[in-house]
Amino acid sequence: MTQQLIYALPKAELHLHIEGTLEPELMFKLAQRNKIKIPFASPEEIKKAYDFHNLQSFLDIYYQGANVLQNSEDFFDLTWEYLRRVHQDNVKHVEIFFDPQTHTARGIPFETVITGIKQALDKAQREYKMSSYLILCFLRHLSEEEAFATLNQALPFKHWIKAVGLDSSEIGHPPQKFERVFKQAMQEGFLSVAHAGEEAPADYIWQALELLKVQRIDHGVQCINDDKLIDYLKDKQIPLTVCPLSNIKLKVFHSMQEHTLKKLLDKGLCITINSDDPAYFGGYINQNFQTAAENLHLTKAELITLAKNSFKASFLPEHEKTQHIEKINNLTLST
Ligand SMILES: Nc1ncnc2[nH]cnc12
Ligand SMILES: [Zn+2]
Repeated sequence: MTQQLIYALPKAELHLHIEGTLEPELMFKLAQRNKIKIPFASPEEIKKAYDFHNLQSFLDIYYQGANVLQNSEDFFDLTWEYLRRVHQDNVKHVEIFFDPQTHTARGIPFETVITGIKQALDKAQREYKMSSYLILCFLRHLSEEEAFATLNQALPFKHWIKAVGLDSSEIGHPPQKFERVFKQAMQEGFLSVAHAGEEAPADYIWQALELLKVQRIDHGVQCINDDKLIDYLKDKQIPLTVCPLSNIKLKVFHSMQEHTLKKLLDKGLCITINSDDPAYFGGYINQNFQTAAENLHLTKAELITLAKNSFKASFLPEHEKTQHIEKINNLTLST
């Protein structure tokens, strides 16, 4: 029943790292195609290595996996596999993160990365009528100078990129470190988001809001410890792009029953459900909805709110948001 409702709801995915959709089978295939050595003899062996105890232990494996991505065609295949997969989950709009520094640091040109991804996004628009935006993420463990260099590399492709974001190792790399880069990005016309309060305290969320002036917070679950922040997020309806399976795999919460997303929803925050790095965390968007629904006893009305929030929190123009939300309203009436 719940599964049918989750499938039936049109959804937007707003927190998705394209490099995190690299399934072991594709990693293995690309390693062979590009003659890249990986320390695994089969896709099954790759899967066995996915046992994480925190964000950093995941990132080490995630950056290593990305080494198999070499040509535009590889980025196309990666992106197309993801879009094909979430088309089956009834996803109508995606806002996808990509990490150019993971690739340019290995000598892969920015252009190679973005053209491969963009061709797949265009194909999904044509074949599935799925809309999309790209969000360029700066790696926060690298320097401000390197982030500025990446922003400059992005400028010739500005028309393909909606927003900038901030990801990678959070603790020790506060949003403040990128205040000037985000200011420059804003002047270039980009919107902005940032990972904040995934592992690090609520203060990082305040910094992302006040210094980086972000429109959304990625994760943000640590806000639960700061009542003033909760009131602020509620009053301003600043969305949190929450990723339930990711938070369990990376031990942000011990179990799904302890996840705070329902508490935040009850408090009136604009919460959305997303998959983060589905190839590594054991599920795409509908699986995230399903596991959260089962363990937190989410009602039908709450699942509908979460789907509507995904469009409300998106960067789509207002009239398109309204169209998607109307479709959900009509669907609700007929079920
Ligand atoms: N969950 C996450 N947090 C920070 N950086 C990431 N890069 C990919 N997934 C991430
Ligand atoms: Zn993320």
